Amino acid sequence: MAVVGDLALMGTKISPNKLISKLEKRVFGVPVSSSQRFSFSHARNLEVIKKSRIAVKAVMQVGLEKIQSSSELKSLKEEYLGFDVVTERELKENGFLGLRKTKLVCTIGPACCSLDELEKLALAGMNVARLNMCHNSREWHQDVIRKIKMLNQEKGYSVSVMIDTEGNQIQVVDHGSSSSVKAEEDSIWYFTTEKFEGSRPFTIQANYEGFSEGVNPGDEIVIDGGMATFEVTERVGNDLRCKCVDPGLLLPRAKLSFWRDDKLLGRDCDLPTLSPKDWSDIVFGISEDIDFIAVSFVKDADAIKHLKAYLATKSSKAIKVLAKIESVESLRRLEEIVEASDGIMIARGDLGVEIPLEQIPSVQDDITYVCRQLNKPVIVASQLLESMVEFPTPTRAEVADVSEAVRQYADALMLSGESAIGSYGMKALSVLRTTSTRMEQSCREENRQTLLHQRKLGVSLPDQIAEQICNCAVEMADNLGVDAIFVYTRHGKMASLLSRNRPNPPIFAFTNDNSTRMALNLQWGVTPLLTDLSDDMEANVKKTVELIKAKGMIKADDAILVVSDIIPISTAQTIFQSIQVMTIA
Ligand SMILES: Nc1ncnc2c1ncn2[C@@H]1O[C@H](COP(=O)(O)OP(=O)(O)O)[C@@H](O)[C@H]1O
Ligand SMILES: C=C(OP(=O)(O)O)C(=O)O
Ligand SMILES: [K+]
Ligand SMILES: [Mg+2]
Repeated sequence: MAVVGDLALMGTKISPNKLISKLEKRVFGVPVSSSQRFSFSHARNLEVIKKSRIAVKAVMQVGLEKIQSSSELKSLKEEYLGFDVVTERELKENGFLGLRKTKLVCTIGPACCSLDELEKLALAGMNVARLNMCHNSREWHQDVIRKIKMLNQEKGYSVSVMIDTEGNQIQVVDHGSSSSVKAEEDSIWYFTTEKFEGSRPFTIQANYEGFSEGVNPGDEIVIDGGMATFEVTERVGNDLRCKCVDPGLLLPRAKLSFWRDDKLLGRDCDLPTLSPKDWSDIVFGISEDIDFIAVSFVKDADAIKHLKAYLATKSSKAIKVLAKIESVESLRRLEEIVEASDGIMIARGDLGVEIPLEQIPSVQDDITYVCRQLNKPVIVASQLLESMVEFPTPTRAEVADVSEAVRQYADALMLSGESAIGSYGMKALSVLRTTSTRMEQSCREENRQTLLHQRKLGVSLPDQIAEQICNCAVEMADNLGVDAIFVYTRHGKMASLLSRNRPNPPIFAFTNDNSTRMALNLQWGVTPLLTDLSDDMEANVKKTVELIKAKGMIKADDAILVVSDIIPISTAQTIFQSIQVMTIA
């Protein structure tokens, strides 16, 4: 119990449990989570403790006796401004305009799961860590999540955690070997649902009994969107005998699609979007205090609505639900899915199995457009820098693909195998960072955001006002060339409406809700900051400006545009929604 040891040195005598319960009551005002308890009691030295969260900071600065005076506690809490170490450093080095707008998601796998590697990714700009529940054990995932939480709490990072469900993927086959197998032209292969150990020559195991339903001789099986193609020559019960008509490679867990007369065969299966394993992973995720759930193979809005309703009853914090667009069905129902979810992932890996590859760029364009219209963050995922799984530099085409996603104003870019199993994960992350920063600069110079035409979203009058204020605020901010936009937001709505307009200056979103802060990590151009907010808007502005000024981040003559809509808790008070421009004295 190192913290307690240090406190003892400072002359305070208190047991760890008493200390934590005092912190709970007096500092956080909410129960301390088990991982916070863990980091308090395992913080090794004073420096670490000083960098960690407000509670410990408070204890170290004034000692426990003084904390008992509530006015001091109050002022300490008010002085706290939740900058994460990476943003603070970036700001000091590059100034307001140098802050990267495009957010970065990294898939965590065996190549980057040590505390050290995770910290390196965090330092290099990872905003969200993604855990793909298709792979590895529950214990492994728990260990990674706890390490990330520990880095956030002890070392001042702010990395959100996303789990990605396995889903009911009916179209996966395996040839039993851990490496790839070549399929030669005219070779005869057998696709079976029979379960057996190891591999049999020319035999491929399908993961789902009904995989061949509705498939006839003459139909084609396309592997991984074109790695190899087979023609079905005969049905044998549920199994299929096939001839290779386009030779190529079969990878482990290859994905397949069925085609007839150059059209994809619809695979109407009645399996639910969320399998029993997915539900158990979700329960696990809630207990580990994760921030996002990405739902694989979404078919319509129902599964998303169902999950959101479930989360509302099971979790006190607002876990955000992202729908992965990776099937033809999800494309058909794009708008209703976007509307129902808290964000979208364009999962180009599986999408490329279901639609011809040449359609992916325009589909990506359509999805990012719909997401911005409906004000939902969007992640562009899969194969952004695929060659970097093996090689230390990307191809020119990959850099062009990343740049195009940034030019489309996607909120976030995602690494998959590049970070999870690749030898050059850190380098891949740095390519994303430098490429997006460069393209963001060109977009500012071209002033591309003026081309955006926003659909009206608000229904109630306060919502309409909020939306109009944010649209106008961004226009003003760009025309005036202000240095930063400040927004005060409890649930992140105003911050996202500002982000939707893709302003030139960075958006600092002050919130008193940690789940809002972690959710905003996915939103383009937003730097979320956790701080205490009161109903007194003037006081909030004054306090945050003073604090940022004290950190040397703003200086005299800097101009700041301030947007607020703190709806007072008491309904008797007037709703206060405003734009102000202030020049720092
Ligand atoms: N938690 C993990 N444990 C082991 N390997 C993983 C893990 N996450 C991802 N990988 C590896 O990284 C590759 C790329 O990740 P991803 O794109 O998320 O999965 P997939 O290829 O299954 O769609 C996977 O094929 C898998 O080999
Ligand atoms: C991101 C994707 O999903 P997964 O990696 O889970 O297949 C994808 O298909 O592109
Ligand atoms: K998945
Ligand atoms: Mg997928």
